[in-house]
Amino acid sequence: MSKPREDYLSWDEYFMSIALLSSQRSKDPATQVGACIINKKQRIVGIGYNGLPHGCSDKELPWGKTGDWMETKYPYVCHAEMNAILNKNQADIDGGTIFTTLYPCNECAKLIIQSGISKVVYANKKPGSVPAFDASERLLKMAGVIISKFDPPASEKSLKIDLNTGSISLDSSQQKSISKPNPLQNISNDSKIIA
Ligand SMILES: Nc1nc(=O)n([C@H]2C[C@H](O)[C@@H](COP(=O)(O)O)O2)cc1CO
Ligand SMILES: [Zn+2]
Repeated sequence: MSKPREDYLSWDEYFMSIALLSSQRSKDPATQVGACIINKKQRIVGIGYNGLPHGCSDKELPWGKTGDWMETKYPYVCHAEMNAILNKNQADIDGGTIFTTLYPCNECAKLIIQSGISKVVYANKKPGSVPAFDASERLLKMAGVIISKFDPPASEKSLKIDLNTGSISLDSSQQKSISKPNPLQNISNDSKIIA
């Protein structure tokens, strides 16, 4: 016990884990997204997940994806990145980084740029060319925001939180299991992506 623990979370793993954990607050039945903003000093200054605006009932507004636009979730839901930016506890987040479990759309890209965030680390991206992501990339690149894909650990690493006992375990193995599906990596591109 004289040596420090070696099997711990790296900074990026830590912030992405917090984004992932936050996504579990989302009531969106199809896609749960989480975001975590850190400032230049690596301090967490904002967290968010996708959900309806304050005071808007989760039960009264629709969560569907197709049909009459007014009866889908798209006009109503606030994106995780937007919520993380609006929830920030520090006025100046210039030079900060946003960790997001899903690539930001063009509307969130505008908020990211205007808030002064200079780096985006994302875990997953919908496959193919999606206008909202293409426009987002165009804006972010033009504004000089660094876009970086989250670098997953070389070996399998998983966190298990037991809310019944209040315990947590960080399991690492030397080999990556290829049979285990990652739901976040199988996000389909079926839905129209509007802010
Ligand atoms: N970067 C993002 N942050 C988000 O919070 N979202 C949210 C908005 C919707 O609630 C959901 C995407 O809807 P869909 O993929 O199930 O149809 O994820 C979506 C994206 C992707 O643009
Ligand atoms: Zn967005």
